[in-house]
Amino acid sequence: MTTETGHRAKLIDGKGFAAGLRQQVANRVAALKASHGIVPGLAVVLVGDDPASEIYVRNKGRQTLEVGMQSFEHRLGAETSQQALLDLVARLNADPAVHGILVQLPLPPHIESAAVIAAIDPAKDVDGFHIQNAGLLATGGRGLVPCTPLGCLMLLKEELGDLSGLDALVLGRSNIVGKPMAHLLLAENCTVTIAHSRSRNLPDLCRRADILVAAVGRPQMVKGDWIKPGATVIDVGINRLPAPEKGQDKTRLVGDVDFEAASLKAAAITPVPGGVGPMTIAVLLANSITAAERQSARESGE
Ligand SMILES: Nc1nc2c(c(=O)[nH]1)N[C@@H](CN(C=O)c1ccc(C(=O)N[C@@H](CCC(=O)O)C(=O)O)cc1)CN2
Repeated sequence: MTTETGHRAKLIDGKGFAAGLRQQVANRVAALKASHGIVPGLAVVLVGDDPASEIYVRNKGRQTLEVGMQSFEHRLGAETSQQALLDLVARLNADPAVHGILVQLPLPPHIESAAVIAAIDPAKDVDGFHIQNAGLLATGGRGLVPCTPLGCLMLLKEELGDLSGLDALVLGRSNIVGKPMAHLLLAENCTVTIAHSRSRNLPDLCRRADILVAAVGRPQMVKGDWIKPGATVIDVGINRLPAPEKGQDKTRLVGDVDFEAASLKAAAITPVPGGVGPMTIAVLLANSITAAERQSARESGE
């Protein structure tokens, strides 16, 4: 489908960009081994049997090994107590072979995610969710930055170059994506608005945005006529919808943006799948080598 003028947005290739980023990580891993004899290690903890989390954790383990790092996978039953999980985090904090720790979310409902995140050594918090890292991001310090928003920023800078002065709308206010995304865009001198499901005049807010980052978790909520002509659209949503046309019980992935309609207005847009998703794991690997480099520099007094 095209408009009368035949305009269609450029596709932002997150999958391709992520492959390039993983190659850069592999080079940094090799350099750290050569210079300090250190093999960076990433520990990933999965509690329970959520099928999507299972796939993400498996992919994290595989890609960790592919870039030359050590992978430590910890799979715990859904009935694991919060204390048992905190004990494991304490052991990983103390383990010198582990430079990065990630606890896969969501956790089962009886475990308080905030307590678990707070227990992770901020220097090993490669998810960037610890309050110390969140505070550093908010105040312009040098911490570890949440993977998905950092991946979105990388794609935006690759696409647009300097972001100074652009109007950015972040749709969604989660601690994992919306809030850190807003801080990253602010640090790039954008004029940032954070909107959410209770915001009034959402379509009008979106129509003002040169950059629209959609992270609300509602399938195809952002309509085509909400997009400013020529905008850059970053779709963080990963929603699975039934797809009976593909067969019984089959599903398809859609984002938070009506991709077809938005493509007729935007200058550039991330697809789902193949846009932001692959960046999340590539940035996790980048954060892990960054954490290992900083820990090794601190230990050797560099
Ligand atoms: N501790 C964390 N938990 C979760 C995070 C996180 O960053 N840290 N993010 C998400 C899940 N996630 C990684 O953990 C993740 C999501 C999506 C993808 C991805 O590659 N998506 C593909 C489609 C995959 C599919 O077919 O389902 C894409 O969009 O192309 C990677 C990682 C929640 N939990």
